[in-house]
Amino acid sequence: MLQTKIANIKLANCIYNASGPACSSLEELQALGQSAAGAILSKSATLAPRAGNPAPRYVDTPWGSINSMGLPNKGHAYYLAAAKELASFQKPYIVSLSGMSLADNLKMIAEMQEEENIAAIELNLSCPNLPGKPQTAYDFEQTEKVLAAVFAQNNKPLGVKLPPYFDLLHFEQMAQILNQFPLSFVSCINSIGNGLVIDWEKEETLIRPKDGFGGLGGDYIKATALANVRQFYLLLRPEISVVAVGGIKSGQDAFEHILCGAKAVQIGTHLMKTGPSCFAQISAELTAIMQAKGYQSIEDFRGKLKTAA
Ligand SMILES: O=C(O)c1[nH]c(=O)[nH]c(=O)c1I
Repeated sequence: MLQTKIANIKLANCIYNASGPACSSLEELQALGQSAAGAILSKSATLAPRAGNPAPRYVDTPWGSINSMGLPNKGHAYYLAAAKELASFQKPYIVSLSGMSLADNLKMIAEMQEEENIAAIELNLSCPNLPGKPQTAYDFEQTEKVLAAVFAQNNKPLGVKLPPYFDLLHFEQMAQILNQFPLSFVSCINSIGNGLVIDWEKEETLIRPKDGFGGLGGDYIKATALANVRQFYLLLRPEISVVAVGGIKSGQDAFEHILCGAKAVQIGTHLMKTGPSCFAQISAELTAIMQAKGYQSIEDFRGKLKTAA
């Protein structure tokens, strides 16, 4: 009912975790393996381990979350080694990479090539929380340079994690670049960067890094996520799958993203708030909606959003 394919990667369930929340340690990755999630996606890795930004750096709010983690992770070798430990769950294991430089990304990608238990690489071009570093995917020239270098050496299924775009010309410019490369997927969207959430009683910011500026997730970003999924679904070659992430906490939210064209959906903030049982929750709700509407598979309605008459 909920099975799907991202490029030639089969998922028994189109719902899995977003990179970032609850996917940094082997224990967290194993918990995802034991859950109903259709795949396991790691926290974005850098060449060497990183401690990240000072806390408080992640806070849940009534409408979602704000974070400025600063790319804390156990280093790429850890996530490469985890592949063998996770194989027994028999679901695709995808490694997210967010190198501090193009050279680092190329080195990490090269080391991942031989590991057959890594189904795909999700190259993160959109971390908003590294002080002094812009989000790569807001620099179109740099993005093209990175993808050209990556695909000169990569033979594994590879997709990119994109930031939200807000200007129709930007969607077209980005799609024109992405369509030049043998990408397996794009994941839309990363958090909306540099939001600001305030505790008005204490008269201070919720998080500490960057004077309180951080990436927004959850309800705050669902409408923007839907728009980005829809735009890239319409503009990219059909061989490039669109994976939806942003504001999904119910079967209805997942249904809406698939209606916009998503081949799979990722859960971030809601996973942080409710734990890995969220995959069974959202799967059951999505299945119920599909049954009520007479759909047997997600392909029966995927991308078929109509414009109001
Ligand atoms: O601060 C983070 O670690 C972080 N936080 C986000 O919201 N998105 C990202 O891609 C990353 I790498």
